[in-house]
Amino acid sequence: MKTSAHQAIAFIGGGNMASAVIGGLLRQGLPAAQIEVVEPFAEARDKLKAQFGVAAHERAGAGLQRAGLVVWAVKPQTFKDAAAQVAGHTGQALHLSVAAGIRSDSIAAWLGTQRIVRSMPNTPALVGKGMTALFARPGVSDEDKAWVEQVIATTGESLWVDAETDLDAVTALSGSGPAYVFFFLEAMTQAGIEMGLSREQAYRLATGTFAGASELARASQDPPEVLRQRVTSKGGTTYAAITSMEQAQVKELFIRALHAARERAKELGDEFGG
Ligand SMILES: NC(=O)C1=CN([C@@H]2O[C@H](COP(=O)(O)OP(=O)(O)OC[C@H]3O[C@@H](n4cnc5c(N)ncnc54)[C@H](O)[C@@H]3O)[C@@H](O)[C@H]2O)C=CC1
Ligand SMILES: O=C(O)[C@@H]1CCC=N1
Repeated sequence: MKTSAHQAIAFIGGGNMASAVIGGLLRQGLPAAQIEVVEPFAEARDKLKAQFGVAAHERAGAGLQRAGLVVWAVKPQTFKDAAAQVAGHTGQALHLSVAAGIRSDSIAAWLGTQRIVRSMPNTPALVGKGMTALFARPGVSDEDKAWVEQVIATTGESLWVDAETDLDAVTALSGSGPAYVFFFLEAMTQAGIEMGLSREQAYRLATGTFAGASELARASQDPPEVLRQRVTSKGGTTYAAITSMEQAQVKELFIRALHAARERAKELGDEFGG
């Protein structure tokens, strides 16, 4: 990654998402000495030190002053408390939140700055295949936006949304999305086992099918329903399976599930953003 005057990066919260971003930054050549983490749990701190060789502190201290970017990777429920502990310790940093639901208005009020980008990543970031949506508060400079893009690029792809409320939809779709894929993987693997395959065989076939179908969809100009039709021979096996799913209204239920996730994202903002 390119050198930059404000390259030191601090993470508030050192769990799953922080680890995904830290891993990406180190893979791209950011020195571990340029990263520090505030993480209250000793076990999590030990893991960060062992896995990444980064400094991890129990609480915010003077070291945070040198961070040009502060990444907020705490749970929505703990953001406000964490902000109260950290606010006085950061300098004129740019702030990047990955928390679901918590609105930038709340973050701005807690931190006393407008220099905030909100994001919604997902866990494939751990293997450099993340999808992240970004929203910048008015007043965030193009330079800051470019810096955030550069940081997030170490974990996969990103796109900007213009309306902050769209982040709730993004959370429901791609933030939570890997869990839906894993849910289908569980079901396909179980079905394979029930039909006589070994767990290993079934899981390998299921994961390879997801990866291959996703690649095909991305490479193709055709919409997914056309790709699906190409698999569905008349009177064949796919037809039997899709008919069974249509009768059970699987698609409608699935869409409803995403609406529930979006509602929950809104609620998180209301409950924990005050
Ligand atoms: N896990 C996922 O798939 C995704 C999570 N997110 C968001 O990322 C955020 C973090 O989620 P995860 O990394 O999964 O959670 P996590 O539980 O793995 O990590 C959160 C960390 O924050 C630490 N923490 C608690 N209080 C703190 C404080 N006062 N100061 C500093 N650190 C504190 C916890 O000890 C924990 O290690 C959440 O807001 C979530 O909405 C966003 C996209 C995807
Ligand atoms: O379930 C959650 O609330 C977080 C946000 C997106 C994925 N995990």
